[in-house]
Parts: sequence; C-alpha cells; structure tokens
Amino acid sequence: MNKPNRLPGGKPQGAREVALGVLHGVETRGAYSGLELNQALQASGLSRPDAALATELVYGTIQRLNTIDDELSRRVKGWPGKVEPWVRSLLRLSYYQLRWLTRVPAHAAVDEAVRIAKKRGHAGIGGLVNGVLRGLLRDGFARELPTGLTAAKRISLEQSHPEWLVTRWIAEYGEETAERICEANNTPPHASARANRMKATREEIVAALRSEGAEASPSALSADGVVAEKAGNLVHTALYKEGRMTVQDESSMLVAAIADPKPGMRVLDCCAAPGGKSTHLAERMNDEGTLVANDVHPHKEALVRQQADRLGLSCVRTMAADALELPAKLGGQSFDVVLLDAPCSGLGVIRRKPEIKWNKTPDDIASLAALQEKLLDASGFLVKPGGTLVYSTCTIAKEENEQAVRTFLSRHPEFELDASWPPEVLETLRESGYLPDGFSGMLQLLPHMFGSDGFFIARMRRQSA
Ligand SMILES: C[S@@+](CC[C@H](N)C(=O)[O-])C[C@H]1O[C@@H](n2cnc3c(N)ncnc32)[C@H](O)[C@@H]1O
Repeated sequence: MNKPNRLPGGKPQGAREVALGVLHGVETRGAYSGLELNQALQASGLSRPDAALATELVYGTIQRLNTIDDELSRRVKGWPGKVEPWVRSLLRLSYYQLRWLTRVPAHAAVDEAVRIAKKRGHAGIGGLVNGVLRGLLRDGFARELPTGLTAAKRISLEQSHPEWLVTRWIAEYGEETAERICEANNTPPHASARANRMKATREEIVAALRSEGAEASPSALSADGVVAEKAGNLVHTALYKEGRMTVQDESSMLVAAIADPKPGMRVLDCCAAPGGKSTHLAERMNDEGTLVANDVHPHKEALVRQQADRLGLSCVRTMAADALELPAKLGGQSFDVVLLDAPCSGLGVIRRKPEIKWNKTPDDIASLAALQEKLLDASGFLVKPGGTLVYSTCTIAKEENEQAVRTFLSRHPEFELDASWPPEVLETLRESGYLPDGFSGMLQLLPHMFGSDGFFIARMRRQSA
C-alpha cells in the first residue's frame, strides 16, 4: 500500500503534477508551501512559464481553499475526509484552474486532470474526476451568496479567509480595510530585492535587471529597494551570487532604515536567522563596528554566515542562544542598537504562505504575544543608556504589535517611543498618506497599502543614564 504522505505514481512530470506533489506535501506532511515548491521546482527542470504555472496553481489553490471545498463538498460524497489526499489535491487544483486560470481551455484542463487521475490511481478515480469537473463546467461557478450574511461571513466566502480572522480584522481595522487586506492576501507578490549599498546603487541594480529582460523599477517604499516583474527567481541571478543584492520584501527593508545604525556602532540582532536584516544593518554600517547576529537555532548560524560572506561583510558575528538568556550570556555587554525581529504569527505574509490563514488559531496569537513580551524585556536589558530598541514583526495582530510594545513600555519607564525616524522613511509615508497624525514611533503596514508584506515596526529609546 502507498504511504499516505507519498504521491502515488512516481516523479511528477509537468506543471500540474509538480503542483499536485507540492499540495499533497503541504496537506499530508504540513510542509511549508514555499519550501516545498522551491524544492519541487528545482528537481523538476520545468521551463520558466511552466514553473510560473505550477507556482500559481499551488498558491491559488491554498488561497482559495474554503471556497473550493465549500463547492466540492456539495459534489463529492464524503468530502474531504473520505477522499484520498492526493485525489483531494487534484480536484482542488483542477477546480482552481477551471475557475480562476481561464487562459487554459477548460476541456484541456479536464482532460489533463483525468489523465493524471488514471496514471496515478485507476480508471475509477479518472471517472470520479471527470464527473466532478464536467459537472462544475456544466453548472457554472457564479453562485450567488445567500442574503443576510454578516459582513465577516460574506468576506470570508468571497475572499476565502477563515471567518474568525475576518471578524478580528473588522474589529481592529473596520470592514472596508478588512476586505482590502483579504484581497491583497489573494494577490501574488512581486519580486523585490535590496541593493547592497557597499557594492552597487539601486539604479545599477535596476539597469542590470532590465538588461536581463526583467521589468524592474525602484521601490516606492524603501530607498534601497528594487521591485521586479518577469525576473524569474532572483536568487539565480549573477547580481545575487556576486553579493550585489539580497532578495527581501520591501517592508523588511524599512527595519534597518528605521534602526539607522552608524558605522562603528555595536549592534545586536536578537532573532537574526536567516540574516536578511542583520546583513542590511551591517551594510548600512559600512561594515564598520560590530553586528552580533543571534538566533536560538544553532543550525541557522550557518545561514547568517553564508549571507554575510556572500555580501562581503566582515563585521557580522554569529551566535546561537535563546534570546531570553542573552542578558546572562552576553555578561554585562550593552549595545547602541538592539533589534528584536520577533517570531510571530505571520498574518502579514499570507500572500506568500497562504497556509498560515488555515493553520493559525487565536490561541497561537495569544501565546506568541506572551513570548514576545518576554523577548522584549530581555532585549531591552541589552540597550545602552541613550540607545535604540527596534521591535518588528511580520504580523498584523494588535496583541503581537502595538499591545506588546505598550505592555513593555508600561513595565519599563526607562524606555519611550521614538518618533524621530529618518526623513527617508517619514517622507515616503507622508507622501503616500500613511503617516498618522500625531505619529508616535510605531508603524503598522497592511498588505494593501504598498503591495508589501503586512509588517509592524516600533522604535524606542532608552533614556540616557
Ligand atoms: C522573523 S524570524 C527572523 C528573520 C530575520 N530577522 C531576517 O530578517 O532574516 C524569527 C527568528 O527568530 C528565531 N527565534 C525564535 N525564538 C527565538 C528565541 N527564543 N531566541 C532567539 N531566536 C528565536 C527563529 O529561529 C527565527 O529565525
């Protein structure tokens, strides 16, 4: 008998089978979609357009899961529990393709799904897939939602998000913004990269990417950033391999700009792996001074080291410790700038990791917020009098962000919020209308604002002794 977490029928061939293998891994092994997809694409040898199709099928299917399952549960007996996991994944991705990827002719999509079903299962499964998909095509997809739904239920079904999450966002941000967050979560992210200012200007990076056929332009959000369409995977470019740029979301690039470390300073990054922000801080320090990059997982030290080496940075020192123990481990040392880029629920990166919205629970948010408050206490301890503490997360849950910061400040009167952010950041926010009146030094970026990840950053200052 086939092991439940192994896709039957051998190595996936072609974009749809690669996507099927990835969805099957996410479903049966709880694999991360991005990691699973990268590995599968590398092993597949697919052309760039086919890799793009497999990517769209994987992310789209996970993004639209509750809408797809709602419909399939009406058509397939015992859905989902009594249907083999790989058949579930095949039906879901075929549904996604028929409804939202209409550039592929519908009959071709159905024939291909039936071929895969027969190849990996048997004629009976082929018959089931054929019947379900042809039934969908016959009846059409435009089903009116019942009237009288609450706003949360309506948005949840129209935008394929769990209702508890939509309810939360309506309470925190209002109905209109909650809907825009959900829409943005269903929009594929553009690729973005950060110029290593020690080796290249961003104008040079833009020009080099354009000469390779990409549609590249300067980021509207970060002074170091470049956004690129039709560029393929930027990690495979010479620009990346030569250390002239780093692949990073535009919102993350704001952290080093806001921390604003100067050459010669001592800087600590408490939760550093894989090193995106540590290396950015070091680049902005012109590789002068000391950057201590710590992470709890010893095996991740090598990831940070690799990035520092690739970028030609020698001021980065790596270490592995629980950040809660750093005050004891670093014995009396203190730092001009401390960054706590905390582990979080990731609700700001749903467009990149759509499984987050189905896997996270309100309890996860509460327990993460409790951990973040402890991590803030430990990090604050290591800031010099007059020094800076920056707290960031890639989530949009208030408990993990503004509330965690307020709790920290209430316990530590020696700290205060610091709104004196560098003009390069404040002007961008002001011009786009996202600098709130009475700006306090905390920023919550939502994913629809700049098309970046949802991200939170607070800058605090420790009083001089
Ligand atoms: C948001 S990620 C950091 C991303 C990183 N700053 C970057 O820009 O590349 C959070 C990191 O915190 C680490 N982590 C989780 N709990 C930790 C703890 N108690 N102490 C130190 N690091 C921790 C995780 O291993 C993970 O690498």
